[in-house]
Amino acid sequence: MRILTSEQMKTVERNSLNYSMSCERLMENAGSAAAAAIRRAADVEGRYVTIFCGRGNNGGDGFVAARRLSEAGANVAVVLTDGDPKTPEAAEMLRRIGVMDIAVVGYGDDPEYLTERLASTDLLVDAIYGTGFHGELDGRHRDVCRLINGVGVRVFALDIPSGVNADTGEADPCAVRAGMTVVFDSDKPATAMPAAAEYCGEVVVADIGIPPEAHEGVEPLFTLVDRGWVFDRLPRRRRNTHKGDYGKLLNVAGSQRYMGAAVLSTLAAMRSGAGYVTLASTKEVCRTVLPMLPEAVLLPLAQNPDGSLSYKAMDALLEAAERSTAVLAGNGLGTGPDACRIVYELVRRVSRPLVIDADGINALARNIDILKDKKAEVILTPHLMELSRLTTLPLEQLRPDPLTAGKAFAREYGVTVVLKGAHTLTAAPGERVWINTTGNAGLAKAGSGDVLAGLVGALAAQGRSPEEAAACGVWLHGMAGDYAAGEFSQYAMLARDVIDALPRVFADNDR
Ligand SMILES: NC(=O)C1=CN([C@@H]2O[C@H](COP(=O)(O)OP(=O)(O)OC[C@H]3O[C@@H](n4cnc5c(N)ncnc54)[C@H](O)[C@@H]3O)[C@@H](O)[C@H]2O)[C@H](O)CC1
Ligand SMILES: [K+]
Repeated sequence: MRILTSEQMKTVERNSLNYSMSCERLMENAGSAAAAAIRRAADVEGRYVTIFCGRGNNGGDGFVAARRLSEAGANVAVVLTDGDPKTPEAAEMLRRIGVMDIAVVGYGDDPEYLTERLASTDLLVDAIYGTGFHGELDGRHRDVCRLINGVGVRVFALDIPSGVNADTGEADPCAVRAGMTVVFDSDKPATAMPAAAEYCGEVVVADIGIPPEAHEGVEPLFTLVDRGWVFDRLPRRRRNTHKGDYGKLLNVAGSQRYMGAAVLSTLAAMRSGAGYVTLASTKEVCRTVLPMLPEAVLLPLAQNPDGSLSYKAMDALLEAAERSTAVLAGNGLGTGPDACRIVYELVRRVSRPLVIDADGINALARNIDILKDKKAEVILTPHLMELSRLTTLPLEQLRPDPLTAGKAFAREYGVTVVLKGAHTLTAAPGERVWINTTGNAGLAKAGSGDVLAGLVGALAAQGRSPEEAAACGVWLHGMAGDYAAGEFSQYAMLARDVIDALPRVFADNDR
């Protein structure tokens, strides 16, 4: 699947003009391809089709689709949501339907006609906004979109449902909810995000005749992470190798209050191929969890009276870190002053890839500039609340669009950020983003993040790049979560069931 941003689509469109393509031809192709896709999905002959068209090129595609559907025997009406087209190509396409038996009305010009028309409409086409949309719908278009969503017939969206930002997936609360979205040439980031299915419905990619050469040099910034992508990147197990060949993960985790986090993250790492996993924690945690982690190396260290790891352990931690191939820090560490100082020192001094989760993220949020002193590659795995602490942006702003803030954070601090949520996105410092396709709401439970952190840490320890460790870890975690939900239900599944499902996920890798 090729995913292109709106900016990249513009580049590809521009490039195609060098290959005897014209904007008008592309619009003709797009509208025709949309009409063909609609005809494959629904019988249009003799049916009433109402097409809502905006002023931009998306509206132009809508005019072409109107002509094609009319030629196919549909009774077509076009509603101009915002007056006359503002691009010459769209204006030309509107002119071409003038000679046909197609009613064209302005939204608001004749409310009675529109009410009657919608009452007899069999299917709707949304050609109001395409990739040019950003921000919020204005009052008028909120009304239009509400009207469309309220008709109760199948809605076909052209390129992207109106009200959805193609690059971020952010959806206006009133955005069009389509049964099918016909995307032109390539998926857009938003149409590839699983959570956007609520707005996009089924997504169909239509070829609009952009020559392959026009895509040259346009490297997709978004990658859909699926089974094939992950299994291609998992570390190979070769004959004549030993445990030292598969990495050593140092897991700095746990405190008296949060022993489970240390157990879950260590177990998940051990189930993910790492040659050695060392749990560095307080003496008490190590003594208690020993029976649960017979395969782990335990590094019992000094503790504070409150049962958290003491800063006195710092030298031992740094030594152990240098003997490792990756370090994971933060799960169940607590948020006291020593825990924070330990995290800062690890960031400043560790030269191995460093995965920071949970309390490690909370520590960073209090002293974010420490990230500028990092010595190694850093992967952060925040959920929305942690992202809010890291960026100091309010939750209400992040919820509809965590990606923009996550990308900006990754860029500013030069770190890989795993944005945990309904569909987890991984953003790397260089603008690239990985969209995950696995997982379910049963993973929204305590302990789940510890499992993910262990997985990502283990893959980093085995030499995967930060973004591959993160994106593969997220997919494996989601897949194991899907198995666990299948067996135990989303209600009853626990984080440990996710770990228990990991062997089956890896066993599916027949390569
Ligand atoms: N790129 C291609 O290869 C092709 C694209 N086609 C179609 O064109 C649209 C993109 O068209 P564009 O004219 O750039 O924008 P839109 O039609 O999506 O938007 C119209 C207009 O609306 C303005 N706008 C944006 N946000 C808002 C807002 N919140 N409120 C009010 N107005 C807003 C914006 O400035 C735009 O000018 C693409 O999706 C395809 O459908 C071609 O036809 C085929 C080739
Ligand atoms: K649209």
